[in-house]
Amino acid sequence: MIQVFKSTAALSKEAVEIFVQSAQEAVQENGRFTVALTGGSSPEQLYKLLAQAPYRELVPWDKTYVFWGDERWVNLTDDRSNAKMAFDTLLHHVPISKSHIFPMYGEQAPEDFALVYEKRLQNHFGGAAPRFDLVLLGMGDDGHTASLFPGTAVLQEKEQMVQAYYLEPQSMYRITLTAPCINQAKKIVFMTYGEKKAKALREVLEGERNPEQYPAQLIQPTQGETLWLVDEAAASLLKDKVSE
Ligand SMILES: O=C1O[C@H](COP(=O)(O)O)[C@@H](O)[C@H](O)[C@H]1O
Repeated sequence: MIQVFKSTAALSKEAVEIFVQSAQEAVQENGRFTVALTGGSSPEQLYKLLAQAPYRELVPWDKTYVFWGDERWVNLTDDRSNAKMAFDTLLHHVPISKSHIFPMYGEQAPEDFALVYEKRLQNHFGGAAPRFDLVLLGMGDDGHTASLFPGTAVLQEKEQMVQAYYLEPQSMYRITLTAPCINQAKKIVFMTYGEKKAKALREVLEGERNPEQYPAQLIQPTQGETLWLVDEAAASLLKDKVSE
């Protein structure tokens, strides 16, 4: 489903309400809430809202477990780190235990850490397939999501849940949940805004199937639901949309 908002503030408010509702429902059903956060600029407002009243008090933080959908392989103090942004805007401001937070970065080589992170997911989900209650995602102007970039081998991955690889055009390692991992989530929410995303959004949602070029097309949950929260600028080239 695609929902179109007049402003990023309205879009972020909807995202925060979905976050709170998912957390409360998951805790009611299973006693805990497991979320994968996204990086980039799109979730910043959402994280800031979540860190404030009234939302801060509505999330059962003591039963919340935070993973990431992807990461730039940089130190956690580096401004390019997706985890740093989430700590600065949200996680340092809410009563969540450090033992519930799993940043995608470690001392090992990135490929070795990907195996460690996969193991961490296995442990968390009791050996079963990782089924996040909520996965938050953004989409780049080029149609990438998480660190699933156009033309990369990770797009073909069918077995591994986590992969690290060197992204030549950015001269850095990336680590990411793979599409098969993300697609097992109960709920997937994309946040996408700005005119620069309009073409990719149209191709991803209404274009021919071409995930090599528009990797966000790979996100099709097996049992869960996908929601696209977009603003009018990003939605300007879409034919089918529901305006809020
Ligand atoms: O590289 C990344 O970019 C995407 C999109 O970022 P945005 O700034 O356009 O919102 C993001 O979803 C991903 O987590 C990040 O690593």
